[in-house]
Amino acid sequence: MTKVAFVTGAGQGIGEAIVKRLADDGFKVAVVGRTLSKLERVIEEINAVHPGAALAIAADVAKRDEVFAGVNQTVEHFGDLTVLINNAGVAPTTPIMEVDEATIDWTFDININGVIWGTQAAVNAFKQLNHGGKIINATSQAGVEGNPNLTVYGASKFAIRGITQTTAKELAPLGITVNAFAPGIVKTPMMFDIAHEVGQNAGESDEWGMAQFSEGIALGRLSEPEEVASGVAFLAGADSNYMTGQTLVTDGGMVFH
Ligand SMILES: NC(=O)C1=CN([C@@H]2O[C@H](COP(=O)(O)OP(=O)(O)OC[C@H]3O[C@@H](n4cnc5c(N)ncnc54)[C@H](O)[C@@H]3O)[C@@H](O)[C@H]2O)C=CC1
Ligand SMILES: CC(=O)C(C)=O
Repeated sequence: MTKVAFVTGAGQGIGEAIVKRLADDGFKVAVVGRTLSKLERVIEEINAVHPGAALAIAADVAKRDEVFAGVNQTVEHFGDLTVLINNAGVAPTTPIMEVDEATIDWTFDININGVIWGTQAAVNAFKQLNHGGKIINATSQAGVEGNPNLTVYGASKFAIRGITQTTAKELAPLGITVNAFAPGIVKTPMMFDIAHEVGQNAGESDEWGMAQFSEGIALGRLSEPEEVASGVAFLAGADSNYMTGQTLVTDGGMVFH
């Protein structure tokens, strides 16, 4: 069977590291995001090493039709789909008294609805292709333990663990596994933006902002995107075939349960 993965939010950060790692592992990869120019840079870099392995697909995960169209395009292009990774997300900083409806709607549309549309599109494709598959969702350490000032984001990431558990049980009879990955603090544009905002709000520097998030990491350093991609590669590969409904926490020891 050809290994084909559809990865959202793959134009930078963790998604970019995931598609590069999966291409190295022999996958064909649909590199999905909203901004075609960012996706094209990533696919050029992958195709230079693995000719024809990467395809750029512009889609907004908050829009169900665009996600379904992207998955259909992937199957038409590569002839299969075996793994769908709901990685795209946004992370507003929201002290509780500043939470408003627009921020909740925007965040939930992408972080929660986007995962549901991705899940539906994957199930639809797996059924048409007459085989099971793997669905992998991005949660966060902030979806395992509450983080101050991340009420909206944290709520969306706790929801992802719930969706992962419910869909794992619902989809198991179809031969589909559903798991999640929960990174800690990863050096990506998302985290640099959050650190900047936290620093500004406190009248401090970006470095100070990042240090607030770095505290309490047992391994004493931030995560590289490639370290998250290693965990995702395990979830996408055959070694995790007897695993479903689980969250793989790659947070350097921030959270112990
Ligand atoms: N960076 C970190 O420390 C952590 C990140 N995560 C999660 O990992 C995932 C990836 O995060 P990063 O790579 O750090 O973020 P990032 O912001 O660097 O990259 C995310 C990508 O998703 C894209 N995206 C956002 N909304 C989209 C939409 N509606 N449709 C399609 N694409 C969209 C963005 O344009 C961007 O290219 C997210 O779900 C995030 O919540 C979880 C824990 C920690
Ligand atoms: C962005 C994120 O997931 C954090 C701070 O845990």
